Amino acid sequence: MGLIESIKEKAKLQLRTIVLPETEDERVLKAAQMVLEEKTANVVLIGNVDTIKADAAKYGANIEGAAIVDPKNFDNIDKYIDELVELRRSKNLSREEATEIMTTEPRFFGCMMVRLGDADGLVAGSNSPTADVLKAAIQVIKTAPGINTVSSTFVMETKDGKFGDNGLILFADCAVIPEPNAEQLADIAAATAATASSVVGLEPRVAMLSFSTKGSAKHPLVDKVQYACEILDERNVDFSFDGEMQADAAIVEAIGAKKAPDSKVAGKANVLVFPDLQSGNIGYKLVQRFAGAEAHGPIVQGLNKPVNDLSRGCSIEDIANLVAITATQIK
Ligand SMILES: CC(C)(COP(=O)(O)OP(=O)(O)OC[C@H]1O[C@@H](n2cnc3c(N)ncnc32)[C@H](O)[C@@H]1OP(=O)(O)O)[C@@H](O)C(=O)NCCC(=O)NCCS
Ligand SMILES: CC(=O)OP(=O)(O)O
Repeated sequence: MGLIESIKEKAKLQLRTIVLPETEDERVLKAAQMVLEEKTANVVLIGNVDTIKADAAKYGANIEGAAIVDPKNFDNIDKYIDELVELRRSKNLSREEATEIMTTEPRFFGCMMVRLGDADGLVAGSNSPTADVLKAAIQVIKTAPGINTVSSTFVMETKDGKFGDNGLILFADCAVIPEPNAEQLADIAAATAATASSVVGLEPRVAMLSFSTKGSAKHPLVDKVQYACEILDERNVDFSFDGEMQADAAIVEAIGAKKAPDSKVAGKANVLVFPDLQSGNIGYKLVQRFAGAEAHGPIVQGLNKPVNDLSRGCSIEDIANLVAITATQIK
């Protein structure tokens, strides 16, 4: 059974409730139909009931069985507004501003449903930039206890099975932190190792990527990755990691053996931590497009409850897959 099939089997058993706020997007309504047919989750669609039903009919999407919640006609809206005012008290958010956000910004409303337990998770981003989804998630859901850093990972499913574990390899961070410092890089490594194990079922071997392998180049950017490795060492983490290393040393056995002969990770990494968002985001898109790899995600890590983002270039299937992944992240 492939990765997504096994995640869907798990999701079916749990039957969680997932919010899809971007109902103006044809792909979202068609993905809702797919999720309902596959029975991987209950679906909540946010927006005006008549508009959603008319759009679904226009696009030929059967959304029977989905709950539709209209923030402009919602019994508990005062509770949601009060909660947002409280959450943003330090930013002096007024009740009027909170009302405007809750009734006009479905991603914020959907995150509040998740925060207050009216739904289990949320998937958005097919029709909005990642930053808009993340801001709603970070402001409303917040980080999990003891976690400082929200980050993300893509599970890359490459075609020929040569890299990672039978072709499965996680890339991080490709969506959240533009210029992570060394502490944040260490946090990204730890969060992605946890995702590799809990969502994908891999025993993580984490490579901290750079343009240098074990001191082959000298530069402050290399120092940062080395420092991140020292932090992981100090934290005494319970997963294998090594760095700094170049991408070829991380994933090609012969090159890993040549450039980092004593490494337990070089040549067989199944988690790649990129040094910044430029390299991470560009890297995953190149592998996706040049190598025809499936890119599942970005799976957001570090939030108190699961909210996952999509690339705006996503397919209907990508949305349905991420709904299943989100459902299985719920504790
Ligand atoms: C993630 C992102 C939206 C956060 O931006 P921001 O302006 O800091 O967001 P907010 O002001 O809403 O942040 C709310 C709070 O969360 C904190 N925060 C921001 N990013 C965080 C992170 N990664 N982890 C934990 N907390 C974070 C902020 O410091 C802020 O704290 P405060 O309320 O105590 O001041 C921003 O870093 C971003 O745009 N990232 C790139 C997204 C992107 O374009 N990706 C490329 C395509 S996938
Ligand atoms: C993750 C990502 O790159 O998202 P988008 O393509 O929507 O910017």
